[in-house]
Amino acid sequence: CTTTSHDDSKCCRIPPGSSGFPLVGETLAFVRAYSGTNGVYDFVRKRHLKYGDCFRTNIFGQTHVFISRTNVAKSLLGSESIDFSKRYIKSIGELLGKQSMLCSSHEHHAFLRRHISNLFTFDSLASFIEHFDELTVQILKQWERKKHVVVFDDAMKLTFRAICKMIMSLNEEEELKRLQHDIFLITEAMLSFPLRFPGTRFYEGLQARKRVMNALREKIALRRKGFENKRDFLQFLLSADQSDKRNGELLNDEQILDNILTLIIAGQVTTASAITWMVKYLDKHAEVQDKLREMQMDCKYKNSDSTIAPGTLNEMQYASKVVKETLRMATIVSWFPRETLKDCQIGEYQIKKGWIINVDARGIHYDSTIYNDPTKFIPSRFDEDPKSYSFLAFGAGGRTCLGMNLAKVMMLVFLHRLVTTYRWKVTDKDWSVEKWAMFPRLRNGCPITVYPLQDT
Ligand code: HEM
Repeated sequence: CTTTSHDDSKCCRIPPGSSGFPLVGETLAFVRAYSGTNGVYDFVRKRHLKYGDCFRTNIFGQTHVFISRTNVAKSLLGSESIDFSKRYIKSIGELLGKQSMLCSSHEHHAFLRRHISNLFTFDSLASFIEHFDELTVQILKQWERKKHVVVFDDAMKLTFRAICKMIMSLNEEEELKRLQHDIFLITEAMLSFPLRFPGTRFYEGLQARKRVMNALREKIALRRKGFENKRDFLQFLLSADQSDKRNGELLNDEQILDNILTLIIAGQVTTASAITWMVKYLDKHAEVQDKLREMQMDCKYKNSDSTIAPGTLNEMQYASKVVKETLRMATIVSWFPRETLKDCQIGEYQIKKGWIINVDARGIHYDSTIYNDPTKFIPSRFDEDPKSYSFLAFGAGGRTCLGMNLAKVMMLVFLHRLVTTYRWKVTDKDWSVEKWAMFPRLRNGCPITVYPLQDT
């Protein structure tokens, strides 16, 4: 048994680790890792090496336990046990909004998730694929002229535009630029100190949130007056709002607004980072890139004038394994925090009410008893399905990533178009990651030079 209510504390001990210095605990080491180019996970990795797959630390006055065991992942995430609740940083909650699904409590979360997941139907995914493919082809065409490209910058533009189009049919260039800049300010503010005076990152983030909310409110007003009628997520949420007033279970405007912002923020940087890592790994592993290109060239959608049909993606099996292996190695969300609501026992350890248990997904993805040669990029390892709870790129259980299929589609379509159009060379081989980033991403954004296939 991995998580049980704790009724006999004598039988077990607390996890190994250090509480650090009085008052500050190990906060300074944590902050140092965040502001370093190895990334914040370095803090966890070092302690994992020292203490093993379950250790305790103290950060910002709070006891944290990091654990990289699949059976614990299963019992904590699998059933979203009522003994644990999702933990989030208060300032992030303020930037995303009280109604954001990412920060909501257990019951409220179930209500929001039920509504929002209705948006991710097969039909909406199918029309998304077509649009994303067109956008990708457009952006890759520009690369031919530019020759030198920073992958992350264009991946951010691509994922942002695709998600905004799907949610609210945004196409207008100026409006997109303004919104992308404001979303950037909000994301930047997420890990800053919550100081609320002009000039601080947090303040600028809050101001940007106000502008985004105002713009979205105007959009809703136009839709309600019937001036705009589109087939997108926003329209769906509003029409459900109109037609189904009887069961009293509808999303109000604040819930719609906060969750539109949440979807953009949860989807843009994560997917853009994953795309960037994919380009980087494939540059390093020419044999994988060559094999992949050969397979994708056989695909009938190798010409940019025929759009990829949804069913075809299922046929891109090796490409799907490249996507999975990228997600395993990059582990964009390194750990999942959950707050313990009562004393309990995890494995052989005693856990106290109020402690934060972090399921260490990256630790699981790099565990050599689960994945052979875990530091090597080997897509064919996914010829067989991974063992239960050993692939956690999108989390698991009741909080599994809602945009999982969307993200996979974006990565697959991008990959297909890239390898059937260009060869590329990464021009700056540095593997440092961005300081203070919410998700691990390459600091240099992965600059490449591209060579059109017809020239090589
Ligand atoms: C490669 C890209 C992505 C990765 C690696 C990723 C990863 C994750 C992970 C690990 C979680 C669960 C966190 C936890 O349990 O604490 C999550 C949640 C979530 N993701 Fe993603 N995500 C990606 C793309 C997207 C996209 C494209 C969208 C939507 C446009 C999205 C929307 C969400 C939402 C709404 C949640 C919260 C779900 C809930 O709490 O019920 N994600 N994501």
